[in-house]
Amino acid sequence: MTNKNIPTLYEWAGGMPVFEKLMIKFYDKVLQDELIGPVFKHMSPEHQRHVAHFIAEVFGGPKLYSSGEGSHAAMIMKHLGKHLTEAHRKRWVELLIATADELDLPADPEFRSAFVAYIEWGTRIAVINSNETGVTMNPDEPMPKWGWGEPGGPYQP
Ligand code: HEM
Repeated sequence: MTNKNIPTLYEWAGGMPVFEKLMIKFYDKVLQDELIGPVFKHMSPEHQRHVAHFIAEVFGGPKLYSSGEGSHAAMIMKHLGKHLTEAHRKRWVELLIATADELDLPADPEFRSAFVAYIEWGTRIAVINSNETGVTMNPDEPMPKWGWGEPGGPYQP
């Protein structure tokens, strides 16, 4: 915890098993989807785990992605030239939120506000980068960090 009184988004969500389950179930849906399934048909067998570790790290979890699996720059590179559209992005977001609901991720306003804000931000960046063929990026660019945003902390009844 960065602040003793305020859990990270990672902790509030329930830790790594929650992120891993979320991504396994999410990509099951993605692969069956007629619009975005084909985009992922060549994805690596580690894809789900890597995306889980990436998002968990952004949300304040352990540095599993950046310490062995990739980096922020490597993640950006994976999207280059994929020519994603707004329709792809919207479906990706819709399926991820549906999966979060099915798996009972925290549904409080504060958590979902932060979660959706990150997903909107990250997916819009993915679409922009996917329509580039090369980006000049510092290979040591730090991983993004996401916090609670304007609500400032978890829901308190
Ligand atoms: C918050 C948003 C996103 C994050 C954090 C994210 C994260 C990642 C990461 C970490 C990888 C590399 C996986 C690995 O190392 O195996 C990756 C690859 C990829 N992502 Fe994303 N992504 C996002 C949005 C999207 C969207 C909206 C799409 C398309 C609708 C997309 C399509 C892809 C594809 C096609 C790959 C390459 C898969 C492969 O061939 O192995 N991503 N993404």
